[in-house]
Amino acid sequence: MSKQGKTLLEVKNMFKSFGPTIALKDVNLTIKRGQIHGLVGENGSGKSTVTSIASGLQDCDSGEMIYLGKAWHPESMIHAREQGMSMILQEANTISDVTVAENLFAGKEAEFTKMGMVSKKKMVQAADELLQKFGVEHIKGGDNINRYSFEDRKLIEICRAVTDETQLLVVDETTTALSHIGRALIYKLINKMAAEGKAVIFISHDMDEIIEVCNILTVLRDGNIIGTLKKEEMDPKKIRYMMVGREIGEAYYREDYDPSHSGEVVLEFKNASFNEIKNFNLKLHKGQILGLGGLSGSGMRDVGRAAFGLERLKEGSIECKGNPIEGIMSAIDNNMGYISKNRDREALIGEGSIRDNIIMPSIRGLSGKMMYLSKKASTKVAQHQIDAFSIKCNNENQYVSTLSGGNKQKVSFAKWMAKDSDIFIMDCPTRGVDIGVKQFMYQLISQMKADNKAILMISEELPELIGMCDQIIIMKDNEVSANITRDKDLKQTDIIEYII
Ligand SMILES: Nc1ncnc2c1ncn2[C@@H]1O[C@H](COP(=O)(O)OP(=O)(O)OP(=O)(O)O)[C@@H](O)[C@H]1O
Repeated sequence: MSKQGKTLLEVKNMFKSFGPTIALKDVNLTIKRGQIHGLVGENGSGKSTVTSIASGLQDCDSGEMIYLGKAWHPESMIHAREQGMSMILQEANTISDVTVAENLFAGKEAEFTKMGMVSKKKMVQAADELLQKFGVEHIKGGDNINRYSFEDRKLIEICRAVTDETQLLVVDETTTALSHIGRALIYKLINKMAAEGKAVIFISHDMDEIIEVCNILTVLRDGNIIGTLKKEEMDPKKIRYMMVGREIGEAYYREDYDPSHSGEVVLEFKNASFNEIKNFNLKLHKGQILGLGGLSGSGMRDVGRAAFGLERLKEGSIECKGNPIEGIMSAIDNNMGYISKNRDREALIGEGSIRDNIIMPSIRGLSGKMMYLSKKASTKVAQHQIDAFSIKCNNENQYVSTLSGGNKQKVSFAKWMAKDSDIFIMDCPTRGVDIGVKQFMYQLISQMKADNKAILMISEELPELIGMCDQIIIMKDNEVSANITRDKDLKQTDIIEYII
């Protein structure tokens, strides 16, 4: 008899608080076999909390869970994984400074141990086989994980999380962290799981993706379940309304099609060679939004890092208003800001307060000549950004590590707004933020252009590039493959051929 449609996980009357924050209020959720069950809601609505409780990362305050027909009290994520329930976290979850194989088999070393000795050779061999099975041959089991990008590390996490025994997989806002190849891989994987009578909980802020991928959808708002929609009921307007509790306009991006800007160059790459990129030239002007698109490994991300002084130049130069960029300090001194895609490792101090993170780039300015940092002044700056970005928190003293993923991204964006930089390097600026805040960020970027600021926007999201940029440079295999000017008739299909 087919297993499809049978209940796999039931969450009943679940409550969870963190101090004064009530993250879940009487949540009830049923996941059935064959479902790719979407979970949507604004940043901080409780999506990660409910799924991480089910997957053994933390406990609930009260409530009941039934998994595979039995009461479910996972002791840890490893225990849950052994019982067939795995979660791919929104944040990076690999161990640095060890091999890919050691990451893949963390906690399973006994499988490769003989006479008390772990056979690294066997572990690497098994890792390579596992990676091959998932179709990610470019990652090697014996390599140190540090040499792999953020996107590749996410692929490693997927290979670690999913086994033949996995019955329920939670994918928490993972697709925006993945390259195109990674996305294709995960879509294939989850469709296969659903077809085999397993189930997936899929969390994403990309409405088109959710509607395309999921066959059922539950909406959360402020820790409450608002409703569940079948595939035929999934209308973007309706979903947005359920998420936010009010009508939200569809106008996201710039409405003008005028690509003009000042002739003044503020950032210039002159025959710059770094990493795998050779003789790279680029000019960013005042009042310009310049897009950099391509696949994740195309080199576009390296250009952003080099612009902010994070890559060592082998040849040529990078200049900001005529001054050489030779490291992060020279970038900051030239009033540049950088929103990294890798927010946990490069953008935020988790064990720092929201206030400390927000004022970090502005400390010199706030301290004044006396080098005295007034708490009152820094709190005012932080509070202004918390309000502007609707950062969901108790107050400005809350540690960033305790914020939801999207709210962390808002802090990462807001700290450069607080400094009032002139030049912004934005790598995936809207990663993980909900539709309302995305809309706000795009308005802010448009306003920056109007204020004659310069923006280098790096993104794999073609609609975002088409919607916002004056000029789009496409990169492929570490070279420029196209240079496209803003036009109202520009479509994704006009660009894709230059990407792949
Ligand atoms: N360890 C913690 N300490 C304090 N508050 C927390 C902690 N973990 C989560 N929260 C709070 O619980 C609420 C729900 O967070 P959760 O991560 O579940 O949201 P989410 O819907 O997954 O959001 P996002 O879309 O941004 O990922 C948020 O207000 C968050 O700040």
